[in-house]
Amino acid sequence: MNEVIVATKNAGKAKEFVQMFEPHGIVVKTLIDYPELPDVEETGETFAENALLKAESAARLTGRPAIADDSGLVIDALGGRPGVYSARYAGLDKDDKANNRKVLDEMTGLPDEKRSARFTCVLAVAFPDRQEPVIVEGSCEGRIAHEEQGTNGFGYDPLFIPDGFEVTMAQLNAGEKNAISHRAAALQKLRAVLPELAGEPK
Ligand SMILES: O=P(O)(O)OP(=O)(O)OP(=O)(O)OC[C@H]1O[C@@H](n2cnc3c(O)ncnc32)[C@H](O)[C@@H]1O
Ligand SMILES: [Mg+2]
Repeated sequence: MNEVIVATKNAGKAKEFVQMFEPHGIVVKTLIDYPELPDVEETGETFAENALLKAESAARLTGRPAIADDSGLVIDALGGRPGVYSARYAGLDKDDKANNRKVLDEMTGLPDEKRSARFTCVLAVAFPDRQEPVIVEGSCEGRIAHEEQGTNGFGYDPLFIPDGFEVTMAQLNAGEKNAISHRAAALQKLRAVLPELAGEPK
């Protein structure tokens, strides 16, 4: 069985990795399957630093290659915020509702042309031996809606209108999101190392 470890505890991300790997016959294990592994403090100042911290910790503790995802929403009018702090923007870690409300409050009154934003995803692959880690990045351009719309996806999806669409990411179905998302774009760049990653579990 081909299997990869994705070092995330975010159920929304986990679901998308399963959807993207499944057609290739690759089974995804996440940290939700390894509840005994300790939390990694995301002390980095960039997506890449945090992705690497998470991937290296998982590879070390499982003894297997691991992928980690550090991602977020970068809003031009807010000087790039919430950025690396996307998960904890409103203070309480992982409160999607509060995060979305804070973004909308901060952007009150801004017209569409001043609401440009992008989702960014950095994927890091770390290996348990001395092999150098691999880091790739994908992004998805769009703009911030004036109110939350849609219930699919997770996080900031109800606020994000991808370029070329008039609906939010949360109004797209899984297949539509995975065709254009920052996560899919980054994963596409990892194709070269996938055979190494999805080896037989030892
Ligand atoms: O660190 P892990 O365990 O992977 O889970 P996390 O939720 O803490 O993940 P991050 O540290 O990478 O924080 C990213 C945040 O950015 C947001 N985000 C990332 N990708 C997103 C997407 O596809 N759609 C909507 N919001 C997204 C969402 O709020 C996430 O909590
Ligand atoms: Mg996190």
